Order: sequence, then C-alpha cells, then structure tokens
Amino acid sequence: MGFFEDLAARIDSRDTMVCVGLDPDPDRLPEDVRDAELPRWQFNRRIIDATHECAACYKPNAAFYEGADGWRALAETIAYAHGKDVPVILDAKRGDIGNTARQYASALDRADAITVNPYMGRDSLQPFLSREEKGIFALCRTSNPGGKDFQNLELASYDEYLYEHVARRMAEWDEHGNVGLVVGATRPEELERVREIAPDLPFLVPGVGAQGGDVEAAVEHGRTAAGVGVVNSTRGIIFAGEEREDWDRAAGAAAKRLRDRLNEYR
Ligand SMILES: O=c1ccn([C@@H]2O[C@H](COP(=O)(O)O)[C@@H](O)[C@H]2O)c(=O)[nH]1
Repeated sequence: MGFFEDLAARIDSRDTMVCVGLDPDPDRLPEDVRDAELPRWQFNRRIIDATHECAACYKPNAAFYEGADGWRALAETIAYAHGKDVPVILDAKRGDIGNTARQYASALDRADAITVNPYMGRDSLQPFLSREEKGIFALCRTSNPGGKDFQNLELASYDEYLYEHVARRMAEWDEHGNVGLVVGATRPEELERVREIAPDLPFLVPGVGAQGGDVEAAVEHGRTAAGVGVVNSTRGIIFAGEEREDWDRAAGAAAKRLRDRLNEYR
C-alpha cells in the first residue's frame, strides 16, 4: 500500500484527523526529561504513548532535530511511532536541484512522507515524486503571516495567484497518487479555493491551536471526497501541560479534545 492508503486506513480505523506535531523545543522540555540521555527522544516517547490512540499521523519538524543527537532522537521517534502503527510525515520542506534532492529524498527511507518546497520546480521534486509508496506534501498556501508575500502574487500570464498555480501544477504532477498539499487553516477562503482547484489531493492543514486557525474550515476543505486529509497541531498538544508534572497526560487529553472537535465537523 502507498502512504495515502495507509493514512486513509488509519483515519478510518481510529476515527481521527489529528496530526500530532513533534517539535521538542529544548527550551520548553519538562524538567524530568531534560537530564535524560536524548531528552528530545524521551519527551517524544512519552508524548507518543499519551497520544497515539488519537493520532492519524505524527509530524516531526526537522528543525527541532538538528545535530547528531537530534538525528538520533528523530530516528528513535520515527521507529517508535511505527511500532504503534502510526505513519510519520517529516516536515523538512526540502527542495534543491535534482542531484541534491536525491540525497534529501533518502529521508524517506525512514519517514512515510515529507514536506517539500516546490519553488525550484519539477526536477527538484522528481526524486520525491518517484518514491511511489511514499507521500509528499508540497507547500501551497502556508499558515504564516508572510505566506502572502509571494504565494499571493498574481501571475498575469496565468490569471491566478501563485498558490493557486502551485495547487494546479502539483495535481498535474501527481502521476502516482502520492501528492498532497500544505494549506494553512489561518486562511479559510484560500483553503476553500485550493480545494476547488485540487479536489483529489489530500491536505496537511497546519495552523489550528497555537496559530488560531479555523478548525471548521480545516475539516471541511482539508479532506478529499474520500475523507483523506489531516489537521496538525503541535504546541497546542505537546505543551498543553507545560509546568505540570503529568504533562504527558495533558498532551493526551489535548489530542483527544482536538480529535473530538474535528470530528464534530466531519
Ligand atoms: O504552513 C505551514 C507549514 C508548516 N508549519 C509547521 O507546522 C507546525 C505548526 O506548529 P503549531 O505549534 O501547531 O503552530 C510547525 O512545525 C510549523 O513549522 C506551519 O505551521 N505552517
């Protein structure tokens, strides 16, 4: 099975669209893991134990795993999530010339899917697109305030915005059914517009929780007609119990709350 079939099966069997972000910010780690070997991994292990029943997938962001210990923590985290049958999207936003992209794509030896930056064009994505059994999510309309700086520029020759063009192109380049889009919940009208352009592409929707995005729009437009799509929350889950001794239980409760809230709109 390919990534999106696995993801669809997980969404259905666990009745959840929640993508739990795993961004173990060293400045925010609880005291009881700070002195452990590989604190980021110890933190993630307890977060996974507490949240996996509500998780459609996990999304570690590569930025939080820089350095030798970070990569070890990431490898342990991915293996542990797989041990719980939960797919993993590596949020690495890769994109480079083909020769370099081939090396970047080796991250897919461990992870099930990856985020990519389509700015350098098709050849920069080809090493990812060719991994038929793996998923790629291309940045389309991101959730941050500066997302509009380039993504909302009008392309005169196409009479559409850049983010719309990215959605159209990615749908065209999806030869193996392994392409999805990153579209933020902070811009509900644009989320709706991208769904119109690319009805069959699953979305990874960040921006709910700490960024205050629109949960209802994330559910309504984040899924394909077949119900495939996930909504990410990171700090809103993993740091829900910051300062509490039972911080992992608090994370589990936050993941469950988000699952139930998303399910109200499904
Ligand atoms: O448009 C985008 C693309 C990626 N992200 C990433 O998702 C999480 C969001 O974290 P929160 O704590 O839920 O805000 C983080 O890893 C971002 O780098 C995004 O927010 N928006």
